[in-house]
Amino acid sequence: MSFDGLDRYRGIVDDWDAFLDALSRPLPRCGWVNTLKISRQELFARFERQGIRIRPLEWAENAFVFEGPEADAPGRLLEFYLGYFQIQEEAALVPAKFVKGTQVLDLCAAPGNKTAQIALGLEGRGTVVANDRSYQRMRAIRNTTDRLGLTNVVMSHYDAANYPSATQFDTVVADVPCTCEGTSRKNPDALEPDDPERLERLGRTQKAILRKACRLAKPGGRVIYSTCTYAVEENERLVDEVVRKLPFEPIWVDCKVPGFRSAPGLTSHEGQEFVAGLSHAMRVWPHHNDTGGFFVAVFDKPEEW
Ligand SMILES: C[S@@+](CC[C@H](N)C(=O)[O-])C[C@H]1O[C@@H](n2cnc3c(N)ncnc32)[C@H](O)[C@@H]1O
Repeated sequence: MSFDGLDRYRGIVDDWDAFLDALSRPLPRCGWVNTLKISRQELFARFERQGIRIRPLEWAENAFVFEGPEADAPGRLLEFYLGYFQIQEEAALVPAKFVKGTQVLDLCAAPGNKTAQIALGLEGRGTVVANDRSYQRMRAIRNTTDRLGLTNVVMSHYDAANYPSATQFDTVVADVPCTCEGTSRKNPDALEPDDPERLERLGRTQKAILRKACRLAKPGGRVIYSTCTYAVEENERLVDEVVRKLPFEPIWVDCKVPGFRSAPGLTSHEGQEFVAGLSHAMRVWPHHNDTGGFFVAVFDKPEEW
């Protein structure tokens, strides 16, 4: 696999050799226990009886990594069909940690992994509105929530940038479409160069979605922006551009998660200064925790706004 396209990150990765080394290895497969249907102890005991080796994750409650051959296709296990666990990339578990309140809007929700994780975290209270622009991909959300038995998820089908402003939410999640470079350990095509026009369109979409997320958060509510790419244009530079034009001063939430290694968001790049609050954002490089690449920025809207 060629990593030439990643050269532009040499200046911002903390350990270039470890980064490339991690990218050359297959991605470990991670899952979490659906405690609505089975306890962690019972599921782990079922796995043990069948010789399925897993390693519980210290930092994320009820999450685990497959260590044996099942890692190739955990979705074929009976326990998956029974809704006893959900498969989700380890780094992608982070945004749900920052959800607050019980009314949550997930603007770009398909296939529904973060929606499901958030809905379970609400313990049956509240509502997660799972929105996606792709009708086709929305079916995957319904399959996931049905299989897991989640009853606090409703779905909507809008372009997130034009989401109706009638209701505001405690937390709005903008897990935007991106170039997905950080998923290359699972999907090597993610490192193929993108056509500049598509990148431009993508940037416009990401900005419009983040702006809308800021409008849809209640006063005192929270916005969570995430991508699975390393690209500064889709991460810090984009967030910087949007927050500078907000009619309120964002209250930044520190994204460090105990037990999960990460780097702070960049506050400058190639001579451009970004808002200082971005140091509270989180960059996850694949060698940090043997995961994919990820970016999360979280901020609150002031109460009086
Ligand atoms: C990164 S994926 C979301 C993954 C999902 N949050 C999860 O954890 O399973 C991005 C999603 O954004 C959707 N999308 C792209 N453009 C959109 C738009 N303008 N409005 C709403 N959804 C959009 C895509 O269909 C895709 O499902």
